[in-house]
Amino acid sequence: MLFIALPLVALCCLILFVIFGYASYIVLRDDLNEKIEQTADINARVLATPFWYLDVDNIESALNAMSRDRDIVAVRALGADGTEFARTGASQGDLGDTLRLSRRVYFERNNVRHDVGELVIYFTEERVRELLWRRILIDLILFGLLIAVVTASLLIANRRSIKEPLSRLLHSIRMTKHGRLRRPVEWNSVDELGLLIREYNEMVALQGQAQEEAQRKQALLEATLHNIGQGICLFDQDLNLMVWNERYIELLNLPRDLVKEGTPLSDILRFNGERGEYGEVSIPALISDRVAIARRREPYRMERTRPNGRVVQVDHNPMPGGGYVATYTDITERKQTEARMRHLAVHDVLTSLPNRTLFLDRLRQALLSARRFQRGVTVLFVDLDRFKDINDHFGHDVGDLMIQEMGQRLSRIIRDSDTAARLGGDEFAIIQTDVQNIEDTIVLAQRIIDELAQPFDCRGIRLHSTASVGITLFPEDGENPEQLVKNADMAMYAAKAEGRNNYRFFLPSMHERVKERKTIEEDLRNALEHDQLELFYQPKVDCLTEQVVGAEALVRWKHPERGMILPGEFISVAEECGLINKLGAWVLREACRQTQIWRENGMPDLRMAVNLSPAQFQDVELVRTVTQTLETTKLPEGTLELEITESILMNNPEKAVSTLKELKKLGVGIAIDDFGTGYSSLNYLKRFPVTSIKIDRSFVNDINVDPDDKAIVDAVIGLGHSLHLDVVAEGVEEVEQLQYLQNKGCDFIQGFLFSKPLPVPVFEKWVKDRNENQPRLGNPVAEPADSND
Ligand SMILES: Nc1nc2c(ncn2[C@@H]2O[C@H](COP(=O)(O)O[C@H]3[C@@H](O)[C@H](n4cnc5c(=O)[nH]c(N)nc54)O[C@@H]3COP(=O)(O)O)[C@@H](O)[C@H]2O)c(=O)[nH]1
Repeated sequence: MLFIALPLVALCCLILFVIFGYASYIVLRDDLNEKIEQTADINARVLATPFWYLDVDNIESALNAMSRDRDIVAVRALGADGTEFARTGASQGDLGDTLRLSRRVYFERNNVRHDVGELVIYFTEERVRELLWRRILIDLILFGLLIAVVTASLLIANRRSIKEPLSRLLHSIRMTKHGRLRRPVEWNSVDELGLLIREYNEMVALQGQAQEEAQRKQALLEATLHNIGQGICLFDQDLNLMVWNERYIELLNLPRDLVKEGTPLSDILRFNGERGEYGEVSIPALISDRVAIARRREPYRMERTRPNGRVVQVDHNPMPGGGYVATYTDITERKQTEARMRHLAVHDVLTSLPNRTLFLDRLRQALLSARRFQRGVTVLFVDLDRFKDINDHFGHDVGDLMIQEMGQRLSRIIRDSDTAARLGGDEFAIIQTDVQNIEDTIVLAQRIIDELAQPFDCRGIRLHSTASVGITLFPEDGENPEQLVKNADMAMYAAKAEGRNNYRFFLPSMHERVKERKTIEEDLRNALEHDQLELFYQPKVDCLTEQVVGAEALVRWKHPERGMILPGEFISVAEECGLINKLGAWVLREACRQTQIWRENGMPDLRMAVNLSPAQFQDVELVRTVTQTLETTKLPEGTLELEITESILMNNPEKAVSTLKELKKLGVGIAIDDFGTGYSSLNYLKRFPVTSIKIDRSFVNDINVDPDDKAIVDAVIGLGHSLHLDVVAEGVEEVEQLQYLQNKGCDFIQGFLFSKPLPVPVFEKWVKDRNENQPRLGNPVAEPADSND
């Protein structure tokens, strides 16, 4: 643009210059003419007189004066007749291209004008031309300068107002083209260029926003693509790889140089085939197969187990224009969870043994095959004795360990073809298949009992337990799995009821007994609520003086329909169904309350013994219950005695010692009940803070007929005394027994010889009568104890 503008400007300047030049020439020439004419006019008037008088000197001096003008070349004074009478300046021959101006000279006299001659001036335009050239030169210089200034101004203006914004615009366009510019072009002129740049900036801004939005979406897409847990790849219509994410590479463990844009599907399939990803297959066949599937344009899903064990689910989804998107999901954990869920659905979590569902299923299978092959099948229902006590006392963690150990032991002793299952709690069941004769089952039942009688070591706690086993035979005791299990359960209950730690074969009569037991359980719950329990008191007498020193509280159940029920019938039910603590707390409260009444009413020294069942002893609330009972009944220290069995102590000796110590602090005496039937260890008698031992009535019974029993009784009395414990003989029914015990120095006696357990009013009357009237029953004169007898 500048290249066009500049010559135009120069041409314009030249034209102007010519015009100005010509005008200057005209002006200068006119000035010269005017000046010469004035000179001629003035001198024509001045020389009128000299001309008249032909005063040549004056004429010549006037001519000389005129000749001094640089523009005048020569001056001639001519007479009226045209003769020259004076002349100055150049000669005629040198006048050349000079200009000529003449004036007639008139002399006026008496108002008559006389033509007296002519004044001729020869002048030159040389100075005019000189001046003109000088001016032209100056003008040229000025025009040159002007053009330079104008050009420079134009250049600067061009640069500032056109080139600069245009170059910025151009830069911006190039950068924008390459997608690098985000800033607007800085130009604020108010001309069209400014408007253009503003429009451009707005366009770039809008484009930038759109680009940023697109980039943001792209970034989000990429972030999504690379961060999703699934591997993704996209193959175009020619089945060449176009898009993929990191997870795709990781999940399938593909080399990076293989996973690049344009890699054909067949290459990837070949690579996978060669590294054994699809197992032992023909690779060309596999490739053509997979490629055919990919071209089929139908979605499909497959699961692939990789050589590293991971399971990958592959989903192919065809794209509208051809090609497909495949997603790869690692479903290993899901598969494992499903497998675990399937396992858990039919296995017990704690022991990993089959649960009831799987057990019944296997039993069904076993029965089918037993029917077909005429083989014997037995079901053994196994339950730990007093497991509930252990659980209550040591907590569920220990109970769980015991159950786990029990499961392991049972699994160990059965054959591979048999099944051991946990049906719930401490209930296990075993399917014994291919039973040839009943002996096989007896051997297994006894092995179970022996195995479970071994101490359990649970977190350093040594626990002793036993098991009861109920057995059913197929098809005699049940045609279907449910029946066989139910009857085996019943047989197990019978084993428990008959003393535990043994096995029982199912008998149809057991149905009645179990039903009865269930009825007792339901009625017992009612009994506690409806005040149907009552305490009987069996007196305890001093062995020598035969005076009443205390009593043992024994519970009775006044059943509204069945009459009086003895504890032997319902205590074990209460223990099994968890009612024993409630029942025991009531007995304790009632016995203490009654004792305090008696102590305040004529029996001030009466002591009271209360039985504690194992579950009560293991109850963490025991000490608190005893403390509260003593407080509310105001029973003084040394009055209450709690009777516990040896087995209670041996389950957890450490815990027993601490409980007993706490009870002792309350002033409560501890009697070991049924002494001699259990461990009868000197060691625990030494360790446990007990106050008395009660010789079991089975020894007392035959004291005078069985030398063994006699020996045991003697030993127990000796043992007790050597440890400074009171010795109580229970079950004394005969005078001879009493006399023997008196002779042996036994301290206290309990038994039907003196009295059966009595209800309150009868007990009161009995004590009154005894103290007032009754004669001594034993030796007339008490002999000192003879330890050598
Ligand atoms: N945990 C609790 N156990 C209790 C409670 N009340 C009783 N029992 C226990 O029930 C078992 C049976 O008791 P019971 O039927 O009352 O029998 C007692 C006596 O009647 C009986 N006995 C006493 N002297 C004789 C006798 O000379 N001959 C004979 N054949 N029986 C006799 O012995 C039972 C008391 O025994 P013991 O407790 O060992 O002193 C029994 O095991 C009770 O412990 C209770 O409240 N809680």
